[in-house]
Amino acid sequence: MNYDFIVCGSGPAGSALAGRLAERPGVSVLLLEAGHTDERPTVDDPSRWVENLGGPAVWDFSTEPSPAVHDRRLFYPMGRVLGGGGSVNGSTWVRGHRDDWDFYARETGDPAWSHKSALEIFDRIEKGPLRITTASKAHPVTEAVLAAADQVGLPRYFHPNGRLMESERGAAPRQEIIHDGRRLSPYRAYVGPRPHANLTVLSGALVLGVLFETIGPRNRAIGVRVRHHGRLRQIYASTEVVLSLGAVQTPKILMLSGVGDAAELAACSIEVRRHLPGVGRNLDDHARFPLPGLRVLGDTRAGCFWNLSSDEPPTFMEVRGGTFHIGMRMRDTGRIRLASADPEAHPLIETGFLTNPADLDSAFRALDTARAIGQGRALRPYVTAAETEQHDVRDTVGTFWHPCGTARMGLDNSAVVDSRLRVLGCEGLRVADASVLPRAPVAGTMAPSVLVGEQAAAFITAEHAL
Ligand SMILES: Cc1cc2nc3c(=O)[nH]c(=O)nc-3n(C[C@H](O)[C@H](O)[C@H](O)COP(=O)(O)OP(=O)(O)OC[C@H]3O[C@@H](n4cnc5c(N)ncnc54)[C@H](O)[C@@H]3O)c2cc1C
Repeated sequence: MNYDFIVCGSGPAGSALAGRLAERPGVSVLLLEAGHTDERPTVDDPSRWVENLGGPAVWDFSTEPSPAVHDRRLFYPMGRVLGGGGSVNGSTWVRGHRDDWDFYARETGDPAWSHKSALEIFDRIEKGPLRITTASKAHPVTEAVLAAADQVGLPRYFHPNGRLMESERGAAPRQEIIHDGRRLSPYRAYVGPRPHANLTVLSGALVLGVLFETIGPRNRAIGVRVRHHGRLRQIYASTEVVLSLGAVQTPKILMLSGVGDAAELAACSIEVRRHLPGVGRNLDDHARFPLPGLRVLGDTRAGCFWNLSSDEPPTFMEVRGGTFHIGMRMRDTGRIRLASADPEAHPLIETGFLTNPADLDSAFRALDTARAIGQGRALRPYVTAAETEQHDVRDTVGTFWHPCGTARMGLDNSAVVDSRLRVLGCEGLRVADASVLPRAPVAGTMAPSVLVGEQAAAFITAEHAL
């Protein structure tokens, strides 16, 4: 089988890329996905997203034990279904802060990643294929959170994606990928149940590695090895292979294909094609800290943000399942490593959560702010005291499921892709997903991932004059 382009992974980035490429007439695109159908009630109904965790629509990863989290293994689920994380996530749409985008532009030396450029692309995305809705302000508990946040100095905005993402702090009703009460995932929006005739979607197809041909000193990606319905297959791409497997599995497949740190590959008896020591490093995720002692009666659709442009780690807060949850970028990053050369083996995940003592202090300060909001006058009718056991954040920290940065763009020795998302030293191979972001944005990572997919489509279209 031969296609012009093979896109591996149908998450927000892969779907945006495959959908856009297939708009070009005469271009054949194959979208590969290990997971299966997204026609599931827990995907359709955005309020049931938590039910996906631990079920068949997610990869049930867990992290390596670390003394910083009292040697616990943190549950680290990622979407494994058509649509990837966009099918199982909490639906919130946050574009990222002005400083995030300008940081990416500085790191890459490419204005294509600037805030100004990102705003133009988001405007295009949000006018269709995606439709973003703003949660109703008439919702009483949402209104109470916004009022309580205002009382502690977080001014109220109409939604989180305008001026708030150019400010230091604020609160707003959430924006979400929900249309007529149903989840409109990036997969559904860009690929849909009836994709373009030149786009083939193969679900249940586990990508095992990238196939290369060697021409003198050059490596050129020519296809992928796949396990589909128990059968091993090789599928070829005449123009490019793109990895959009998410920030946990894109580095894993790169390493299995011989692209990574030479010493680590050798330790797993993998032949080195290209020494790129940055593959799998720089895992940047938001740690999640539940606030003990307070329970919210009823759901709320507000988001609170602070330290968006300061020396303290940027912080956001949401109420999920009656609990206030803080999300915070950490000062230290983690990494993804191979457990072995077996493509079916889960990778080893080290998060770096709370390994830097300054992050512990920041977490306490953030919990104090969250508590002040929770105890605000406006929230009194909706908040009750909950039993508090002795509380140690090292026992309760988890992931907010926003891994980024493990195949990052950049100009230095630890960069994995250039600013046009081409894997360094490998022809015909790009990465387009959350792995390329040099650091986690201030809050959710779905919107930035869709933007990465759009960027990849624009770069590829221009480069190959499609
Ligand atoms: C539980 C949860 C809640 C979240 N909530 C939010 C939220 O409310 N708002 C927000 O902004 N962000 C949220 N996120 C994060 C957001 O969903 C991700 O940042 C986003 O999905 C990343 O997109 P991606 O394209 O990089 O990769 P992914 O979405 O991870 O997609 C990668 C795809 O590749 C497939 N794949 C991986 N390996 C292979 C292989 N070897 N072969 C074939 N296919 C493979 C996977 O099955 C998956 O479908 C959440 C994530 C999770 C898991």
